[in-house]
Amino acid sequence: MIDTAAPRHEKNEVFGKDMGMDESVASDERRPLLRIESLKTHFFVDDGPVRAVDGVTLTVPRGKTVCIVGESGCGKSITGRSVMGLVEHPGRVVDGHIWWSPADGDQRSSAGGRNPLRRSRRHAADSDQDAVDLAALDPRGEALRRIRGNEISMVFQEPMASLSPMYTIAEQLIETIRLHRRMSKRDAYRLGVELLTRVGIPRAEQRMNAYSFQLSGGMCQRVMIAIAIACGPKLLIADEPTTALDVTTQARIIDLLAEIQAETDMSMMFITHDLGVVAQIADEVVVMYLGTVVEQGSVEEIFHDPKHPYTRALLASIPKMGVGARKRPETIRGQVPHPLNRPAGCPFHPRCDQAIAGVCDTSEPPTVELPNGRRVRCVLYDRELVTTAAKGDQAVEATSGGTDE
Ligand SMILES: Nc1ncnc2c1ncn2[C@@H]1O[C@H](COP(=O)(O)OP(=O)(O)OP(=O)(O)O)[C@@H](O)[C@H]1O
Repeated sequence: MIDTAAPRHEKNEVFGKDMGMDESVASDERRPLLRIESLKTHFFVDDGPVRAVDGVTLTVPRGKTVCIVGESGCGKSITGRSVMGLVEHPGRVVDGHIWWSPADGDQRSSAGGRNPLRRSRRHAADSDQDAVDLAALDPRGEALRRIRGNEISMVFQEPMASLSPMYTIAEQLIETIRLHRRMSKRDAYRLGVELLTRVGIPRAEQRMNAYSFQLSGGMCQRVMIAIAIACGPKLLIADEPTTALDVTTQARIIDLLAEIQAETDMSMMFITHDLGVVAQIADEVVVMYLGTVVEQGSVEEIFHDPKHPYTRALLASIPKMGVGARKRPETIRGQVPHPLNRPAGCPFHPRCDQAIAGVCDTSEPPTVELPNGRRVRCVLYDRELVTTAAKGDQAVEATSGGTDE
């Protein structure tokens, strides 16, 4: 349960500039580590293309944790997998860009890696020249393979399934370390023990000889985290990393990830259903609905001044502490439609209490940039469209009034 009873900021009518989905995001003083722009990842099944990710634009700043939230089937995992080049057949990235800008003054080669347990130095200004569009790379090619595991790692939901039962933890750790770093087996073993100790595994040397089935789910996830941070990635994508674990273990793993994040300055893209976890670890929050981003803002903004009706509905659906705690949480009416049955206009309009007939059910919503670089994909924040819709309503009222008389 999380405390969402804190007073919301006075809601002011902030209308901003329509950025459009194809325009680049707000220019940051420091270029973001990752900038996903109008990304589309579709699955080509017999019934037609499943538009799992359908124009996602989001940014992950350096050294920050960005949580991606949304109901099941909104495209969170496929967004993460697209970044890693791990979308399975029959899916593929069909459009958009995934700009990866690792250079930040702490220049290092993809092959070399850095000490994963040491804080990175971040001084020099970024240069645009070395941004790589991951979406343009062959998912099975050498270039993306080098970046994957070396600069970007991913931790998945099922730690048991991610580890091989055929090899010891040592073998799997050493293999990963040596795949990306030039190191003797002995040194890789030492680093492996160091990493297991770092992720809180007691008697690490002994555990090196264990097989995954001899460890608990929580221990396996710690091992997966050790493997993921082995090469000192700049970005860790964690896809529901605690869902399969009991509550106490969940909390420990979340604490561990937050600690590592703070220590090493890596960025984290954290995919979760759990808004309690979001409140705990997020710097920024990306809210996804049916393959699109409906809102991105700082964690404070999203929790205390949510703009999009879907974000508000998600927040209203979590149990509250303090004032209002006795009120039952509201459920969001209806369900997320399957991407094959995507509604026309705004995908959320059939479930939205503020939908404007003739607007939200017919045209794609604009992405509007609000002050502080906040982005919301909703017609309610587009002054021109709302005014036009209101005039249309008056015209309809006037016409129907005349007919009645
Ligand atoms: N292999 C596949 N073939 C066809 N459709 C797929 C495939 N994998 C995912 N999808 C579809 O893509 C959409 C987005 O899936 P995704 O797993 O990204 O959702 P999610 O938001 O991560 O949900 P959850 O929280 O349940 O993991 C879903 O409608 C899903 O059915």
